[in-house]
Amino acid sequence: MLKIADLVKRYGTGEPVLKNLDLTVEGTSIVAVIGSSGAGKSTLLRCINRLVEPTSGSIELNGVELTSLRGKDLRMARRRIGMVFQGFNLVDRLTVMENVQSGRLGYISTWAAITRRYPKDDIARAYELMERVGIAQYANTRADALSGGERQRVGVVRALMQRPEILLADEPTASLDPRTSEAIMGLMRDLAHELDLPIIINIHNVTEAKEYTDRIVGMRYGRIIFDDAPAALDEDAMEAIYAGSPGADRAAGAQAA
Ligand SMILES: Nc1ncnc2c1ncn2[C@@H]1O[C@H](COP(=O)(O)OP(=O)(O)OP(=O)(O)O)[C@@H](O)[C@H]1O
Repeated sequence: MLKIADLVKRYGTGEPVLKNLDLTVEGTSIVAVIGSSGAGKSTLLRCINRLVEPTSGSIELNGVELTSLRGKDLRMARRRIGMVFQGFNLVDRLTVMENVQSGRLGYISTWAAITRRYPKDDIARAYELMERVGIAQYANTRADALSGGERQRVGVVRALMQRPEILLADEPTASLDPRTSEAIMGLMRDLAHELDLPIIINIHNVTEAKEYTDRIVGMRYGRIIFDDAPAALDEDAMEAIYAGSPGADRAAGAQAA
């Protein structure tokens, strides 16, 4: 369980970007975080894996307080948090298998990684996951030869190789065409349920958020102002989340699509 309580993030001396935010994600659920540009969605995700230092408050993952961890303890905790990125963050000149195995860095010795002598179990697990997401045939192909959708599947498998306790996805479909985007969202939803894995997705496309997630968290000016099932995201809720903001047109466009 992820339990965030009273989380505040202030960059420098400015206004807080996250304002006393509370959020609990339990069990197997895929949660979309929506909101206009600047609402604080990325900051929230980055506070969870400590890419951004929270100013105050608590973030607990399965009983471990993450905000106070340093050094080795922080590195260990980060392994338990998988990340999927908008730009995939693959190493282009490496093969799919090598990229996927980089999810095990920190678990295996540096020597094993450099010489690509991956443990048998890791290879078996990689094939299992690559088969599951439909990229096993590309195991020995360079990452830069793949399409966007295939590259994001590599990104997902790499994150799953960590055997994470939670998966955070920061606009994972924003660089993809609509059909591929839907396929990746469907895949993540299915994986959340199959692997018993909570997933938090920062997403601009409200239509996809409604279709592929179990719960929608709407942010505005650093606060959560909506937290409910997708079906409850009606026009009033959309207005409250987006009215008058630069994200309004984009979200409305996505809804109409
Ligand atoms: N490193 C930083 N230093 C200073 N201010 C920052 C930094 N990162 C983000 N901010 C500010 O914090 C606020 C929230 O940004 P954040 O990226 O979390 O919003 P967001 O909801 O993810 O937006 P978007 O949808 O555009 O990605 C914005 O006003 C942004 O300018």
